[in-house]
Amino acid sequence: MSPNILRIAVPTPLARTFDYLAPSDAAALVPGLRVSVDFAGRRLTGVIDALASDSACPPEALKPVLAVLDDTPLLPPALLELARWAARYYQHPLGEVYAAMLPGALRHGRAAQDCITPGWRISAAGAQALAGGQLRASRQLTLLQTLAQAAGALDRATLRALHADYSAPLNALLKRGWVEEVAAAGPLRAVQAGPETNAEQQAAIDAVAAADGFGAFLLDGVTGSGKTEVYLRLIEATLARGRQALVLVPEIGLTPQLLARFRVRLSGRIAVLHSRLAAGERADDWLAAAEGRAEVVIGTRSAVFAPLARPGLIVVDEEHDASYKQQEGWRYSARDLAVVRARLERVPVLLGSATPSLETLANAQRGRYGWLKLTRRATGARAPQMELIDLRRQLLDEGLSRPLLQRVRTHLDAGGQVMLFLNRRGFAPALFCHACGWLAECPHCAARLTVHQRRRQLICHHCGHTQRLPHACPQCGAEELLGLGHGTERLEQALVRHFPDVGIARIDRDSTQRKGSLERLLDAVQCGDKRLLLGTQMLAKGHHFPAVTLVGIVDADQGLHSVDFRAAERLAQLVVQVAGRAGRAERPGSVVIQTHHPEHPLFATLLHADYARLAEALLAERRAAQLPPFAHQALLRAEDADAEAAQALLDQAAALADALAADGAVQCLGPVPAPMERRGGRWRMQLLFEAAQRSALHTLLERLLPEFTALPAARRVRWSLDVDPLDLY
Ligand SMILES: Nc1ncnc2c1ncn2[C@@H]1O[C@H](COP(=O)(O)OP(=O)(O)OP(=O)(O)O)[C@@H](O)[C@H]1O
Ligand SMILES: [Zn+2]
Repeated sequence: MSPNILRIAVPTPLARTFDYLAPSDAAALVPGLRVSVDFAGRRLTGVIDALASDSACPPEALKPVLAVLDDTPLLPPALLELARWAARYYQHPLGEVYAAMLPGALRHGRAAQDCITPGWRISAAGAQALAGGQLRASRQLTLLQTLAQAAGALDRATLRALHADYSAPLNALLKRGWVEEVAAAGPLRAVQAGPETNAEQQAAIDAVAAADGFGAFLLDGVTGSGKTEVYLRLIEATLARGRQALVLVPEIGLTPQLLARFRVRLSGRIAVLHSRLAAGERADDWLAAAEGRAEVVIGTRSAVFAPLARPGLIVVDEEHDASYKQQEGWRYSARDLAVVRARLERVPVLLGSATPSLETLANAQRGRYGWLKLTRRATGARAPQMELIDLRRQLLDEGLSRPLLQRVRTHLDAGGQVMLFLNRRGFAPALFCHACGWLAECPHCAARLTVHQRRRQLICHHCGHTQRLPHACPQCGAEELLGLGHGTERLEQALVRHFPDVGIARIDRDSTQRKGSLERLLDAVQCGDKRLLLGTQMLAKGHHFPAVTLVGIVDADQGLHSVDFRAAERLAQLVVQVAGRAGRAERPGSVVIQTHHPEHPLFATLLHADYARLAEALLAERRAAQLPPFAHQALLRAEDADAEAAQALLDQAAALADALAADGAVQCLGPVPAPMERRGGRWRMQLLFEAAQRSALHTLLERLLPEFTALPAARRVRWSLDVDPLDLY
């Protein structure tokens, strides 16, 4: 009998596929095709997971699929396999995994062809106009010149990377008939050669190039050691073999600077996948990758699912970055899935960082990953000098000590640029009353509200609650409200007072919300208009500011005394990454760290040795405490407006787990209130599973989840499972 039953993965919370009848007129049906189905009265887009000739349902109960949406599968076999692997590993419904892999437009059933957008090239009339000097210096002129230099037509993503504001001038040029639209886009013609590689770089390149099929490598290279150059060489070699390369970068690492660097070096079409792109644009680049029209795919977290017609190499830059972990819905790690995918696709994967995660270091130490080291800065610049400033008994101005201000002055006077770094936005400033001690707290969360001077508002960064900044204390009426701690805005005001004639660029989530604002700020820094930079995590990595000679970490203490066992690792990564921004060119750099705890061993190691030594010490601590990467965790969270309901659900989960894992191979800790106990009006509880052996943990989860999901309470209370949680919040 021919297989006329389709097992369809539908995006629902139910962790199983559903059987439908194949349409009689359908041509070749294969797994990976999208179909439209009627699911409990709703029209949903699902993916064919398998074909079968029998079903547990009686034939008359089966519904036919409403439509088959693709001629060829959007997801190639390797990605289907990855999806099935991931659904098991993360215990997440396969239908939702498939849905997460597809870009928005395709997830909702749009026809693939509708998403292909054309390219643009200069017309004969345009070439004449250019030669005849008919255009004065303008954005139209520069755009036309770019198109004149291109080998073929350029697509939207390329235009965007070269000219942030391309769309108005492009429309004007189209109207004048100087530019024409064509079906397919081609690559840039002018490709620059890179610097000659040094011995360490070459050794790393050779090692990866020698991988026959799958191979995982850690590129452990100090900041400025030329890791990007290694990626570029390996990508060039991949393209030369007619293969495609996939490059993952952190959320904030996908800068115009980075794209421009790739575009001038690589001759292929570069597809850019980023969650901030419009759905249509994203689908276009996604399809270009799937059909092999794009040779290189660069993207953030979800780009790990970009289909590749001819995969050849996967690169994960800044592999330690927290943004690779999806923090809601399906909580996957793109870094970990990149390695799994590379194995399925039989291609090498390269994880690069100056501050590798302890997980990856442990894999390198165990010999699972090849360990490639770049120990020197490629430009020959010296490693920066580090210095601690003891904040105890210091007079502070918005958190700035006098010694730090003096050093800022010295470096500015010497013509350098200075970068000041705040550990975390939202940490401060809180508002409190000097008279009675009242503290502004969120009415919905166990969290302090944050003062936003410019908007004159108090904001909760956990639930988004917003209220006007009060003039007087609501408790005692005194008008002595003070900011506690320091946010980037307060710091900026203090800096304006101290350095009135120096241009200041504040880079944080607020100042870069509008499209193009980050680019403008970075430009102003690059060209020297702004010489004092002030920012949060956004400044910490990826950027290359040659003129920065001093980096100050204003408040390092937050990482020292946290309940989170990863806080020390994060602080160390931050300090090293931030320090890596200093003195990248001819001038030597200095780093000063302000702290109330200069005696803390973490600083001693950082100051006198390096990240490698510190990571070694941290790994030893983790081993002694039996914490990841020497143990494996999964966190079951529940939240509800009714605290009892959340607790009761997790109590039931704990009872089930105890019955299933009676051999003690998995520890079940809790339920306990989450560190942030209340958020958005809901009480949050959590249950932690911990095991020395990953297999024991996964065996338990595989048995537990079906039973847990079937609990009536699990339908009423909001819950989620986080396998390999990054933070226990
Ligand atoms: N072999 C080389 N010879 C000379 N200069 C080089 C070489 N390799 C890289 N560079 C230059 O060194 C600088 C730093 O290189 P790159 O940005 O690749 O380092 P990185 O390790 O990726 O840095 P980070 O991790 O700090 O962002 C760049 O200006 C790059 O052009
Ligand atoms: Zn809140």
